[in-house]
Amino acid sequence: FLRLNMAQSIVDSMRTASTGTLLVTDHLNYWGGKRVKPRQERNAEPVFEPATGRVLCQMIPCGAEEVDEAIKSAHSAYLKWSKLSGMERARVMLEAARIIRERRDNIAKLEVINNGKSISEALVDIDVAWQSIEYYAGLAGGLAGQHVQLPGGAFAYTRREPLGVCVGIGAWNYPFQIATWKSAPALACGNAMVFKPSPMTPVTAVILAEIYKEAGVPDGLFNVVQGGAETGSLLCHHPMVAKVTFTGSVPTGKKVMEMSAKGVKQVTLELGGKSPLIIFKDCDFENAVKGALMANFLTQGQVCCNGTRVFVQREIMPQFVEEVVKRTKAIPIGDPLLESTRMGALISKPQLEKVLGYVSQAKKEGAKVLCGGEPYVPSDPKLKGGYFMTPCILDNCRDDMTCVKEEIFGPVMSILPFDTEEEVIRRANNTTFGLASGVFTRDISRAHRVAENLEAGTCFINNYNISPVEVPFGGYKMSGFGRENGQVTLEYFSQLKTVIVEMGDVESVF
Ligand SMILES: NC(=O)c1ccc[n+]([C@@H]2O[C@H](COP(=O)([O-])OP(=O)(O)OC[C@H]3O[C@@H](n4cnc5c(N)ncnc54)[C@H](O)[C@@H]3O)[C@@H](O)[C@H]2O)c1
Ligand SMILES: C[N+](C)(C)CCCC=O
Repeated sequence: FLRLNMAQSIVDSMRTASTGTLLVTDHLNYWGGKRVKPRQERNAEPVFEPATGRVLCQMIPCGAEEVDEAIKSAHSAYLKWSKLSGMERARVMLEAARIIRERRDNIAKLEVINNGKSISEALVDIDVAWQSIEYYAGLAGGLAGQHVQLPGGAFAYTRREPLGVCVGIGAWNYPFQIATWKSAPALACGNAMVFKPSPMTPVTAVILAEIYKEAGVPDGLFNVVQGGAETGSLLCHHPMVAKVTFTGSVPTGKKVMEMSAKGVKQVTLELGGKSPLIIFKDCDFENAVKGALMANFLTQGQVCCNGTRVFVQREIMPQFVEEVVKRTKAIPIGDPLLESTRMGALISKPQLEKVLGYVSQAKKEGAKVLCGGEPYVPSDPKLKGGYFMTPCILDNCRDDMTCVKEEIFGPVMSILPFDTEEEVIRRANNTTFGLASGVFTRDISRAHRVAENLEAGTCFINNYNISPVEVPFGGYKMSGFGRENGQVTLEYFSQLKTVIVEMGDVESVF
């Protein structure tokens, strides 16, 4: 095994790493500008490499004292960082983006080993990560208030000020990217952050912390505490925390909101989804098929905004089904570090079992499995213990089936026929979720009409699951509130102060 002591440069360490060879032994907590030894080693939990089922490292959750130290470290960095001008902050952030770009291949490799997604996808994730930092660096210098004239020569101005210490809590499907989507706008606005990655993917957030430090942020500006629900709860309750930005499931999101409400902390919730993708008969057929695959099978289907309810207009149903099944069967599954692989391993054994359970339940409720939905054992002996499955397409689906109503978070597409625009919009909106949606049609008026009527934070027209950092991303309904990416996110990481200036005498009523 390659024992990776991450205090070495990851560039050197990752060069020789391959699937099944890495052991991460260095500390995974980071505050005060350095890695911190965990205090409660007896609580260690094994973290598995999804492609092999082998133990990759131990995740040791932080307790109250450690959380407190990390938050105090963040607060002292905040006092320095928030006094810099936007342009000064931007310079440091651009350097962080440059370092990520330079080490892209190795960070992506580490992400693959921890998460199980294919290297072709992880490289895109890392690109999106540095783009996010670059984008918010570009906006940092433009943070400004307003000047307002008042009677008698008096005037007021507003200042856009940071919030203070922000907590980021992440999910396991985009570990590095989530850490940057949260930290980039937070840091651009002058805040500090304590980030808790998912306990299943603890290794890449700490690389981000090291890169920020190397780029020149003050010690403590971006910190990483490891842990699960208990550590997350300590973060949400801490009195020195001004805001919690959370990515995860709806049930956990509700708890985070409840805990944050006790301290009247601001909250951003990026939660789950069960998004509709609507394919009209006048679509560009080739693009619609590609779109349906993109909407369902990235990251082994473990994507919050996936368009898993694929509504297909009845007239084109037979040819759509034939083509989408043919291409799904051809998806290369296997070693996620191989360039040719397009589907890697699911995150964990329980997640694999849960997804396969949804397929069994779908069959019981009358769905027809057109392909996949089975555990998959690659021929490479080192992958025998990995959490692989074949991507699945379900036909004969009805809107009241469990597979159509619940977020499966695995590679399972449900196909549903429809006849009219009015009908499909009603059915598409018949969900408590509202993260994303998509429509394929050549009719430009119909495309915009459908986009207007779908109850979701994003509507993709004639594409699916692209994520430019310049545009806001977030949910309607129970998929959450607040936004990530785009200019508007600066408002979620800052607050407005109004300053009123009198130029004459005080007119007192007393
Ligand atoms: N909308 C988005 O941007 C987005 C992106 C990725 C994933 N997701 C959603 O995330 C879910 C999958 O991720 P997951 O399984 O990691 O979700 P999860 O809700 O189980 O966990 C998310 C995070 O919350 C932490 N956590 C758990 N209990 C907590 C508590 N009581 N207090 C504070 N923190 C707590 C976890 O340790 C983890 O870091 C799916 O529902 C998916 O749709 C949403
Ligand atoms: C980058 N994607 C594909 C838009 C996913 C964003 C995060 C959702 O899980």
